[in-house]
Amino acid sequence: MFITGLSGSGKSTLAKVLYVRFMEMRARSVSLLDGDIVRKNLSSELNFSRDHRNLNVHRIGFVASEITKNRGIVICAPIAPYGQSRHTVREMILPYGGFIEVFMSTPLEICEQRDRKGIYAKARAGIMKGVTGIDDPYETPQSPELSIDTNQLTPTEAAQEIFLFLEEQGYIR
Ligand SMILES: Nc1ncnc2c1ncn2[C@@H]1O[C@H](COP(=O)(O)OS(=O)(=O)O)[C@@H](OP(=O)(O)O)[C@H]1O
Ligand SMILES: Nc1ncnc2c1ncn2[C@@H]1O[C@H](COP(=O)(O)OP(=O)(O)O)[C@@H](O)[C@H]1O
Repeated sequence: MFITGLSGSGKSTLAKVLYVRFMEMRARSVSLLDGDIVRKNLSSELNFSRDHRNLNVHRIGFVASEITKNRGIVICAPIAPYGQSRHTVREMILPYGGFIEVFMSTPLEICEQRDRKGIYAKARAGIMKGVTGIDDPYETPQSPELSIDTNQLTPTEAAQEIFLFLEEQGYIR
């Protein structure tokens, strides 16, 4: 499961709800590669340039592919702003298992209102450069398996929609 979207779009919140629900199923091991956690533990030397973002996402893809190879469930939740790198991750996973891209389509203005980390305010004030959605690109996914707008759905409803999809596709019973 690869959750992509702007900062504040609800990636971590959804990822955590899914993580708990998968754990409760007690069927397979469950791993969570949240953007912040990966940045701290795996990509601490990287910045937010295009090359470094792509390298960060590639590392996530590699770890996720190893987990998938070993029959684990893995939930990834980086911004992953570039379509090409998301596609690369898809190609890395598919030989070993299913790949589900979830696009958090929460509008930028809502993410900006939330601004839990204050990055949008800093970007608007010109204090911070290269913030995704403001002066750095976010390439909207063209054919994600699912789109979730957290302005319309609570975290529980969003998770429910994903589990319905997994049932329909035969991933879970
Ligand atoms: N310039 C810039 N642009 C966007 N975001 C920034 C930036 N600098 C720091 N942050 C904070 O870093 C979090 C995103 O890191 P990611 O590793 O998920 O990004 S990426 O996939 O490598 O593009 C992201 O956290 P989330 O809010 O959890 O998405 C931001 O709070
Ligand atoms: N479905 C939702 N409905 C309402 N608010 C949400 C929802 N999901 C997340 N939020 C709120 O939005 C903010 C950002 O969520 P977060 O999961 O940290 O986003 P991201 O990981 O994409 O940066 C948090 O304050 C969170 O409580």
